[in-house]
Amino acid sequence: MDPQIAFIGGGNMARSLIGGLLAQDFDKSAIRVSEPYTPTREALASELGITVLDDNRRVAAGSAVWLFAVKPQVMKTVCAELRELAQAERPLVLSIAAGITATQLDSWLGGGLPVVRIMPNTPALLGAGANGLFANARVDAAQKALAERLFRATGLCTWIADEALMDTVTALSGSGPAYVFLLCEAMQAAAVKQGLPAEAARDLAVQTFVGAARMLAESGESVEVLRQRVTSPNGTTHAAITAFEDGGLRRLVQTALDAATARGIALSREND
Ligand SMILES: NC(=O)C1=CN([C@@H]2O[C@H](COP(=O)(O)OP(=O)(O)OC[C@H]3O[C@@H](n4cnc5c(N)ncnc54)[C@H](OP(=O)(O)O)[C@@H]3O)[C@@H](O)[C@H]2O)C=CC1
Ligand SMILES: O=C(O)[C@@H]1CCC=N1
Repeated sequence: MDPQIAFIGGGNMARSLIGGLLAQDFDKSAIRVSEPYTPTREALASELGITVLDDNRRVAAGSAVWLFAVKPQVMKTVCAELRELAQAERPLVLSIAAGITATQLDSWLGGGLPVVRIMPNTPALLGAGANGLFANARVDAAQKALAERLFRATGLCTWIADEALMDTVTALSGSGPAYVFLLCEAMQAAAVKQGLPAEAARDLAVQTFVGAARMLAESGESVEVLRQRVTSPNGTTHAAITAFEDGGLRRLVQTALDAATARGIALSREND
C-alpha cells in the first residue's frame, strides 16, 4: 500500500512530482494537496483526479509524509501553522524549497523530526528530472528508501552527504535547465540574425540540444571527447569554441553558478 502523502503547495513543481508518481501507478487516493489559489486547485483536481483542498492542516493531518512545495519566502509561516500537528503526528518531512535548510525546517516544525531536503528540476515533468537529496540524522533507512522511491518516479536521484552542497546542487541541476534554455535561445537568435528563418532556427537548435543530450547520456564517452569529435582542426567548430574560450565562457559559467549558490544561501538567511 502506498503511504499517504500531503503536498503543501500545488504549484509547478508539485504538479510535476505528482505527474511522475501517477505515471508510476502511485495510488491516487494516497495523494492530497493543499493549494490556496482556486484556479490551480480546480485544475489539479480535475486534471489529475486527486483531492485538493485550501487547508494545510486538513491535508497534512493523518499523512505519513508531508512534502513542502511552497516558495522559500512562505515556508516559515506555513511551518508555524503546522507545528503543533507535526509534533503530534511526527511525519517524514520532505522539502524541495531552494535554500531553506533541514535544520530550519525541523526547528520551525518544533524539532526532532526526520527531514529530507530534495532539489529537483523541471524535466521531472517528463520523468527526466535530476534530484539531489540530503537527509538529516533523524531519517532512518526505510524513510530514505521511501523518499528515494517517490523522487525516482521523476528521474535520477543522487544523495548528498554535506547539506552545504545542496546550494551547489541547486545552482547546477535545479536551475540548470534555464541555462540550457538560455543558450538555446541565444543560438537561435544568432542564426536568425544571419538570415535563417525563425522556424528552421528553432527546429535545428532544439534537435541539436536533444541529440547532444542523448549522446552525453547514452554514448559512454566523456563530455570532452564528444566535444573534440565535433571540432575538426582549424574548422568551423574550432572557430566558435575559440570565440567562446576567448570570451571567458568558463569564467562566466563559474560566476553564474557562484551567484546561484550565493542566492541559495541568502534565501536561507532572508527567510529565517
Ligand atoms: N521551479 C523550479 O524549477 C524549481 C523549484 N524548486 C522549489 O520548489 C518550490 C515551489 O516552486 P514552484 O513550484 O516553481 O512555485 P509555484 O509558485 O508554482 O508553487 C508554489 C505553490 O504554493 C502555493 N502557496 C503559496 N502560499 C501557500 C500556503 N500558505 N500554503 C500552501 N500553499 C501555498 C502557491 O499558491 P499561489 O500561487 O496562490 O501563491 C503556489 O501554487 C520553491 O520552494 C522552489 O524553490 C525546486 C527546484 C526547481
Ligand atoms: O529559481 C529558483 O529559485 C528555483 C530553484 C531552482 C530552480 N528554480
